[in-house]
Amino acid sequence: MAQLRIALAQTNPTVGDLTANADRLVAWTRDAAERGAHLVVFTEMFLTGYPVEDLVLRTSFVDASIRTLEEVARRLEREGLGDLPVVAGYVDRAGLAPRVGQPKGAPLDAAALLHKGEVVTRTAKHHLPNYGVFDEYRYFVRGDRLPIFRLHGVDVAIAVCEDLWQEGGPVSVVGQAGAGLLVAPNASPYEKEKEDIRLELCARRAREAGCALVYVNQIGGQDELVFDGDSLVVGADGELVARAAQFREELLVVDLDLPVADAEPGTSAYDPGDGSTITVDRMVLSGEPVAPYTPAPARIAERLDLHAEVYSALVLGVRDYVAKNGFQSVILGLSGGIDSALTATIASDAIGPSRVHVALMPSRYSSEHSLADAEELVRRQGITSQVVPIADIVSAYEKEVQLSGLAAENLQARVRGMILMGLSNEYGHLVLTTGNKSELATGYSTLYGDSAGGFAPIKDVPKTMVWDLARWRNAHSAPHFLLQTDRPIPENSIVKEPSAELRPDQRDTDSLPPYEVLDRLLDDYVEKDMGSQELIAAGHDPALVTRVIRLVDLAEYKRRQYPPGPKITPKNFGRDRRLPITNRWRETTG
Ligand SMILES: Nc1ncnc2c1ncn2[C@@H]1O[C@H](COP(=O)(O)OP(=O)(O)OC[C@H]2O[C@@H]([n+]3cccc(C(=O)O)c3)[C@H](O)[C@@H]2O)[C@@H](O)[C@H]1O
Ligand SMILES: Nc1ncnc2c1ncn2[C@@H]1O[C@H](COP(=O)(O)OP(=O)(O)OP(=O)(O)O)[C@@H](O)[C@H]1O
Ligand SMILES: NC(=O)CC[C@H](N)C(=O)O
Repeated sequence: MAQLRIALAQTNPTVGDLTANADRLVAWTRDAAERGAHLVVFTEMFLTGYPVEDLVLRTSFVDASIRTLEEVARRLEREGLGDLPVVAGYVDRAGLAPRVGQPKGAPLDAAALLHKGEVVTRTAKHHLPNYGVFDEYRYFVRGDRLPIFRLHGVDVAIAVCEDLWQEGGPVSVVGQAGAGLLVAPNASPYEKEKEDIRLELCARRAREAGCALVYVNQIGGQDELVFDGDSLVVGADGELVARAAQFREELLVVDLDLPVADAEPGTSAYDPGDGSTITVDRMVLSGEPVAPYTPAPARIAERLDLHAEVYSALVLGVRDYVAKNGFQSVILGLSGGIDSALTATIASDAIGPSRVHVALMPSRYSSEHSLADAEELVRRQGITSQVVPIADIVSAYEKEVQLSGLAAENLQARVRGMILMGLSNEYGHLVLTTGNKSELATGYSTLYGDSAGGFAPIKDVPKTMVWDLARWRNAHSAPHFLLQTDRPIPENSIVKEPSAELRPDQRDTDSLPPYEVLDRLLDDYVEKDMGSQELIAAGHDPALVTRVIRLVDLAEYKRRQYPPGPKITPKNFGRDRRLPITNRWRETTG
């Protein structure tokens, strides 16, 4: 057996900022060198960030990615780090045999090995995910190689993200080819409880390949996606050896005892049994095992529970959206209700309470307790508030344009939206939109009113979970939350009955079923895609099924105009669920 110390660079790239990502690669490689690592593994498409969407269709972007890779290899050498091999993801271009219909030189979701100032080998993802939030048939052609490089006597194979998730392809030939270690750069977005699936998957692949597996995932927010890290190492028996934190950057360094290899370098073709051919390229960086040393104890970071991980995802999603889009501050309307209270708290935890601004905008229908509850939250969190009564603005409008009923109710929400956008224009705050997933599903929000804004932190959180998260946050904190206040959310905002307060004594239950009932139905219809007969068979009230399906289907136009927000469920309103707006299909008639 031979020892190797591997550094897993679980870090946070920025999409499109190739220079900053390259700087980060060099800085983290330096850290890894200082910690005595023999190999550093970065994440999928680390140099470009992930996902880059249609940027890969730009020749200039792909050229820049390839150039940056070559430059960073030379820079590592210049800065005295060239002896430490680095595996990192980037975008490349196919030279040969692109898929039928794709022009020659189509983009590749690639990974390379850098050593001594050179790009030693390049490979690319074979299985292209094309479901859920992924669109990779649109962007990439598949790779068909499995590079294996000998490092201090150990044969190390490289495969990219989705190649672990599918049968066949490069990962399925690792066993036949006989590698001692498989390293996998990933960009795997968060959804609740996904890390259990990842560990199981990595354990299975390690056992199949008969070698240890290093799984490195990025962290950070990118528009509607949040990456949670959760990088891990499993042994050839599938047992967990080391695991990094969730939602935080970490250079995880792990010592492994791995089999010494003796296969000859060269190229050979393997049949993964899925109709493709995988070319295995073997090369030698160094044949000699390292001198024996005392391994450092492996770290296995503690797992977060469901509410801790969802809340952390929302905090990271907001923090990175604000930072990566160049905002210094945010603003939102604080009503005294639970949605805006939770949104304000997430914002305070993400960017610090001194950068969170709220407008309290009572109308003629606002209850006294609403204002009092909003003021209490402001006091507890130390955020900046401003009271802007809207009754006179609404009256002035109504003097010129007569509105009644729902139109008049919506006017209040629109006046508030206009005030928030005005304050955003004046002071440069990002407007946070406060709607939850149950409201988005049913269209229970006013277009250009409370749905106005730039980023919607809780849009993928069902209302029942909004309450759970508020209770959880009042009982827990974490070092990476920037708000250090006990019980930041007034209890009254959590326990009171929800109301839009657009007319006297209005209650959400006037228009919607109780949220416990609604959320169960929405979960089955939206996330599980059940048809109306299945929903009824599952025990949902038939009249309610008809009514709720109608609400959901009709609200597609509103969702399309809603701001983006962090995905936390297996199916968010966004990239996960793409329906036509103009659409006569009705589940109930099908
Ligand atoms: N297919 C389509 N494509 C594009 N636009 C379409 C459209 N169908 C209607 N529209 C437009 O949408 C308008 C109707 O939408 P909209 O103006 O939003 O109004 P609407 O959906 O009729 O009313 C808003 C609903 O949200 C509730 N609400 C409001 C505010 C806050 C809360 C809360 O508790 O959070 C709840 C309120 O009680 C009411 O039930 C139509 O007048 C039309 O202009
Ligand atoms: N009086 C108010 N002052 C400031 N903002 C308000 C006020 N009323 C409503 N808003 C804004 O409009 C959003 C929708 O409010 P509304 O009260 O209608 O619905 P909600 O879903 O019950 O939200 P919340 O639980 O935050 O009250 C609020 O989250 C808030 O951002
Ligand atoms: N970037 C990828 O290939 C990600 C796909 C993979 N199934 C995941 O979510 O982890």
